[in-house]
Amino acid sequence: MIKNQKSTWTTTHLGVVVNPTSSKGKAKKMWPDIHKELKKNFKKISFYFTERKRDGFVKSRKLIEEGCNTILVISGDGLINEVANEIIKSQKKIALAIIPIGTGSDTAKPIYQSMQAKLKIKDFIRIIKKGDLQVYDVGKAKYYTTKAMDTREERYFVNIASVGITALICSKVNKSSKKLGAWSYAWSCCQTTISYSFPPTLYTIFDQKDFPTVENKQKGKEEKKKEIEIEIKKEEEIEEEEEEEEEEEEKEEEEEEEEEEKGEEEEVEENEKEKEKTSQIGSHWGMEEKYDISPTQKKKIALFAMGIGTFFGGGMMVCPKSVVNDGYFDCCVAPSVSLKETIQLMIQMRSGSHIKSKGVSYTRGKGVKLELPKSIWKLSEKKRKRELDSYRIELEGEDVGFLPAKFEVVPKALNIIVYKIEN
Ligand SMILES: Nc1ncnc2c1ncn2[C@@H]1O[C@H](COP(=O)(O)OP(=O)(O)OP(=O)(O)O)[C@@H](O)[C@H]1O
Repeated sequence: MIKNQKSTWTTTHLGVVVNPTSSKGKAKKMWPDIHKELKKNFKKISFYFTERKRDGFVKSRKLIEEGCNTILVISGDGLINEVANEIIKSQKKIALAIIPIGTGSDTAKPIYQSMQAKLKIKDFIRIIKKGDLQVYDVGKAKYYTTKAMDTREERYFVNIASVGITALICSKVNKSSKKLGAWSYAWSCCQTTISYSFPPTLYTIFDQKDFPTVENKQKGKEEKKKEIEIEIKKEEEIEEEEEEEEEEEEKEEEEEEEEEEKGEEEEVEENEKEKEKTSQIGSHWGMEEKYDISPTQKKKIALFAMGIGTFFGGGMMVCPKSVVNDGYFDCCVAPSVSLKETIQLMIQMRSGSHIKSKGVSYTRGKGVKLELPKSIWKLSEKKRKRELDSYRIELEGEDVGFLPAKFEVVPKALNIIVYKIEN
C-alpha cells in the first residue's frame, strides 16, 4: 500500500543501468528498443551495462558523479537494491525509476499494481517522463558477510529483508542458473522445505506497534507479557534438552576419535572467544538507547520477514499490510511447523492470508535485532558453519550474510517514480 505523498519530478539528465543477464537476457534483448524510445523523450542520457555481480554499485556511482538526477534500472530486484543503495548514500535528491525485467521483480509490483494491462515500453517511458514521485522509507541492515564472522556490512533495502527458510531458498536460487524462471523459486522452495532444520532464533522488536485487531485489543498488556514469559521458559527448556543431546553427541564423537578430541577442545575454546567478541558487538547495537524494547523472544522459526514493501519470492505477499512510508517495518514471524503446514503457509502467502494462521505473528516495529542461540558456540566449527546456513539473511532476494544482525527503518529516504492512475 502507498500513502499519498507525491510530487512531480522533471528528469534533466537520465542515467540508465541495465543488467544484461537479468531474466535470462531479456533486458539485453529489449535494450535497443528501450534506448530508441528514451532518446525520443529525454535530451541527456548516460547508460551502462553491468558486467558482474555488485557492479550496480559501481555503475550507479558513476552516473551520480556524472550528474544524473534520475536513475532508471532495467533489471530485477537485485540491481534495484544496488542502485538504491548508492542513491541513498549520495544524500542527493535523485529519483529512482524502474523498468522491471527480473525473474521475481517483487520490488516493482506495488509500484505498478494498479495497472490492469501488461505494460509496454512506451508506457514505462511515459510514466518516467510524467515523474510522479513517491517518497519511500528504506530499511538499513547490518550483518556478518561470512560464516567466520570476521567481516560486517551495512546495506539498505527498499522492499523486504528476511531470515530463515526464505534466505536459504534465495541462496539456492541465486546459485542455480534460474533457467526455470519463476519456477526456480518453486523448485528451490520444495528442496529447502524438505531439508530445513528450523533453528531457534532470538528476536527483539523495537518500538513495536501491534495492528488493532480484536484479539490484540482484548489482550491486556500484562496478559501478553505473561504469555511471552511462559513461552520463553518453554523455549529455554527445549534448548536445555537440545543442548544435552548435542553434548551427548559430541561426547560420543570424542570417544570414537581421540585425534579429533584435542582439536575439538581447542575449537570450543576458540568459539567461546568468538562468542564473547560477537556478543560484545551485539550488546553495542545502539538500538536499546534509541527505542522502546519489547521482550526478546526465542523461537524455532520458519521465517522472520521485515517489510517496507509487500512481496517477495516471486509474488508472495509476505507483508500484506505494509505501508511504504509509515516509518515502520511490518514484521511477519512464521513458526516452525510440519512440512505439510509449511507448504500450506507458503500457499497462503500468495494471497497474504497467512497472517491469520495459527502461530503466525504479524506486527510492526521501527527496528529488529536477530541473534543466534548460545548453543551454536558449543558446536564444532564444521557443525556451526553448517548450522549457520539456517541463519542466512536475504535482502531483495540477494543472499547477503548471516546473523547476528540488526535492522532499522530509515524514514523517507528514497524517491521512486511511480505509476499514477490518470484522472
Ligand atoms: N553482467 C552480470 N553478470 C552476472 N551477474 C550480474 C550482472 N549484472 C548484474 N548481476 C547480478 O545479478 C544478480 C541478479 O540480478 P537481478 O536481481 O537484477 O535480476 P534477476 O535475478 O533476474 O531478478 P529478480 O531478483 O527480480 O529475480 C544481482 O546480484 C546482480 O548484482
